Amino acid sequence: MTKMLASVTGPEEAAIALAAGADIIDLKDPSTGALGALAPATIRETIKAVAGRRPVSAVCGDLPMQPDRIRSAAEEIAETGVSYVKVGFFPSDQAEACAAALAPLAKRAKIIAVLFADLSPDLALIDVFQRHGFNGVMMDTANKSGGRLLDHLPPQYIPGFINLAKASGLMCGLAGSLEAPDVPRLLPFLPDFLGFRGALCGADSRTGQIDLEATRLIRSLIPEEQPSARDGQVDYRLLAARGYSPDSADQSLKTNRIFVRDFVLPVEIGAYSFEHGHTQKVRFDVTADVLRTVSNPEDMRHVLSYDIIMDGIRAIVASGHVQLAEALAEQVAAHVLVDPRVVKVWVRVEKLELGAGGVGVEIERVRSKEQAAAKWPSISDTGKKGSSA
Ligand SMILES: O=C[C@H](O)COP(=O)(O)O
Repeated sequence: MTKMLASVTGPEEAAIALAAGADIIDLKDPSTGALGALAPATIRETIKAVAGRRPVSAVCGDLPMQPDRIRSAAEEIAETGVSYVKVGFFPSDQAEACAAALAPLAKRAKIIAVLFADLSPDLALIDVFQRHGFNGVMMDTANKSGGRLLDHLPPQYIPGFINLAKASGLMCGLAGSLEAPDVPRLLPFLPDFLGFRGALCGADSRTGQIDLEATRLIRSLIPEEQPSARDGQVDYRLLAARGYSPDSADQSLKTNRIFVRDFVLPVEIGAYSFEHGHTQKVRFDVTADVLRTVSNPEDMRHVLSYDIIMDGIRAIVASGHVQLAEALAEQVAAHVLVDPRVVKVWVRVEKLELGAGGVGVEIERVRSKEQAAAKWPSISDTGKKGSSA
């Protein structure tokens, strides 16, 4: 299950994050940078207040990539007794040397390397982190006013990062000015955790104080280990992850029809040899009948986002050459049907460069038991080309 990491500034905010149900209490000073460090005394005080109810992580600061400096800062943070020490890896020819300098500490402390999607991250470092005994790696953003994670690392590239981290046995996380609508888009990629600061501060900026209601909203978007009885509502994402169908949905609410129209992407597609080695424009039209689970939808928990359809198409397309429009349409339909609220889907795939108009296929599929049992992250195994932002 994906966990929720909440970045807080000390014991007071940690209490709010705990009350909202955050899984990891992350300590940082957002007023001094993306990974602004807090004083060791504040970290100790927070660990004491959290009292083992949740793991606590802390950052070492936005430090220059100097091996000795990084090592001593990480050692100082580790000495406070945190569960995880987060270390930022900014672009530098010293990055590998910094990772090597942390190897002795990694034998006695859990180190999480932080890469930055807006600074052309070097994914080859993931292997280096693994070799030096790190515990995890996360993708964040450095410039907090420069866009969200998905602006810098589009959905089709997320599997590239996550698959590399998981193949190296590293825990992996995603963060970077994430907002509520980003959560259902990122969950299908199965990150080990999603990290938040700005979104927890409600109307305030990320340097303000975290807000209980805003933190609860984010928490409610991430399925918890136990089925959420909160609000008396069924947690369909959790059910999906476990392969159940929403038999308990109130059928009287009927369905909504959501759609994505005229979504055109360059795609490597075709059975002819002249169609290999380059892309051609393909238009996707997708319509889905989605069970309504509440009569008054209020937030992202209550809807199937059309972003998830577009993200899925992007990830499927990024996974490589496909011979047939029919095969592409089936993959898209299967992806949409993974959400158990979807009862029927229509997919049209049109190759736009082979004739006067479009040529292609339109299919209609209903959710079968097999699709209901399919794992939620249907797009986590695709996007093999995605290696950098
Ligand atoms: O570790 C996660 C970060 O604190 C995320 O901060 P942000 O949501 O303001 O980018």
